[in-house]
Amino acid sequence: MSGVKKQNSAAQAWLIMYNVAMTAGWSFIGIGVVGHFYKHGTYKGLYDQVEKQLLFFQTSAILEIFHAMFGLVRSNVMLTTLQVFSRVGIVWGVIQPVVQVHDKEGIPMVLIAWTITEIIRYLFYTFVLLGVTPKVMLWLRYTLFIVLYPLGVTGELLSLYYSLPHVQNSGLYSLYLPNNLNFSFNYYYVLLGMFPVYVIFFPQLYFHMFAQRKKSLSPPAKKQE
Ligand SMILES: CCCCCCCCCCCCC[C@@H](O)CC(=O)SCCNC(=O)CCNC(=O)[C@H](O)C(C)(C)COP(=O)(O)OP(=O)(O)OC[C@H]1O[C@@H](n2cnc3c(N)ncnc32)[C@H](O)[C@@H]1OP(=O)(O)O
Repeated sequence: MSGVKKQNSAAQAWLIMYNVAMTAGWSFIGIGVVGHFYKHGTYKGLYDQVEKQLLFFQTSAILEIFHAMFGLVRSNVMLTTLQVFSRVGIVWGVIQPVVQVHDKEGIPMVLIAWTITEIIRYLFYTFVLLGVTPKVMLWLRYTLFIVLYPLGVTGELLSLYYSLPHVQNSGLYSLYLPNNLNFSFNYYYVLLGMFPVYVIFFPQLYFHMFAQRKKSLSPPAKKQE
């Protein structure tokens, strides 16, 4: 049975609509990525090609925190929040405002990792809700993360790393003394602080997915005769 907690038909209909829209959105991004490589043979210019769609569909994933919080699905609230905010933070707090990151190698890494993951994940949820779960989808959902998670994290950290000198030089989102509020804030140090945060929390998400994999792909135990 699906992870939708109570079989409330309005919740079920909403989740089907959400998953179908997200599958379509990420497929649109995927087509943009493949089309860009096919046409230009380089990742330069790739971000600008998919920026609007990426901002929209990645931000929409915030709804998943509410799905988990209000019991529409059985996802872990803390892990879902970490997962969603790491990406929303990278997209809105690093990649979008720091144009110098757009043509760096972190971009194709995150786009490939996120796009493949999300097309499969949302398609998988849709199938589960419709009561049909092709074995191949189950296997892909709980196997591809083994390589896509490290690829995505590497791309996210590379993007963070490349943004640092530009954030420091431009004073992006920072407030320096003296000022009327007598308060200072340095965004550069917030971004620096994200590296240890990733080191602490990424293993939790990664090993959680291995536990989910074991639960979902292990054959059911044979009944004792
Ligand atoms: C400002 C604060 C900033 C904090 C920053 C902190 C940074 C920390 C470091 C984080 C590193 C993240 C790196 C990452 O961004 C890189 C990548 O993602 S690369 C790509 C690879 N990624 C993945 O494969 C992960 C994909 N994500 C997930 O799978 C989930 O988000 C995750 C939270 C990891 C898993 O959560 P959980 O196991 O709890 O949930 P499930 O999805 O398995 O679902 C549980 C049950 O609920 C059902 N469900 C869930 N959602 C839906 C839905 N939309 N529709 C229908 N049903 C749904 C699901 O089927 C399960 O059902 P059941 O229990 O019956 O199996």
